[in-house]
Amino acid sequence: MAAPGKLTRFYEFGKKIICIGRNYREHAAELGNPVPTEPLLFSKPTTAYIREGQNIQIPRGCSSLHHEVELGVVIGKTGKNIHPGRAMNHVGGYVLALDMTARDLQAKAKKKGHPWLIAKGFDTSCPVSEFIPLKMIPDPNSVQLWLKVNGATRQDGTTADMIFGIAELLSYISTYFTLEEGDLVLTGTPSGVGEVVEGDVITCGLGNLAEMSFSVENPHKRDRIQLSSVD
Ligand SMILES: O=C([O-])CC(=O)C(=O)O
Ligand SMILES: [Mg+2]
Repeated sequence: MAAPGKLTRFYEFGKKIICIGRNYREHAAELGNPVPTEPLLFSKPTTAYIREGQNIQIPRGCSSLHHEVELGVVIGKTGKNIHPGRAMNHVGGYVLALDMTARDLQAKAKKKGHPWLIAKGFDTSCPVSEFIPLKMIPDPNSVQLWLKVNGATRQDGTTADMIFGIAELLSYISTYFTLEEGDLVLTGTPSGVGEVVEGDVITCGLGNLAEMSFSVENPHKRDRIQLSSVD
């Protein structure tokens, strides 16, 4: 097992993805959701990961795909029941991440009290940047997160506005799920989430430390044409 801080430039992704919802007051408010009193957790399958060069694919049945830019924390040391005071020792580095969300499918699931798995975990729903070593982000609780769609700013926030900080989140998560080396924790999105459509280009960044771009495509267009030709 790599000691925390020993992870280097290159990092092999592929471990589990735990996500935090509603960790910024303004984002909870913009979707009409209550501010949580304890962290709200959900997960994405590992097949959700994509890297630059691959496209975000609108999932079947989704007509409102939303962008959410987030700071991703990469676990560098396995732990269970991690004390908040020691939680930062388990951080191996960071990534810039997108928590792509089929907002209409999520709304339907919420109404029925069903899980968000499809809305949050479809293939390509977790674009990630290159690995960002620990030393590049001395204070992860105070970094700028920004996102543009076709060059126009949509999100511009700071991790200083997180309701639950990174140490508290890792401690909370690890009481239920062993955090393993290589796992990724998405820490929630600031306000400004919104829709993207086929052909849009999302560019986002972590201050000027990291930047990445992804195009949006609709692989189900042909299905729609075939369906409508049957009508
Ligand atoms: O708005 C949501 O779907 C919850 C979430 O993922 C976030 O707050 O980052
Ligand atoms: Mg999110």
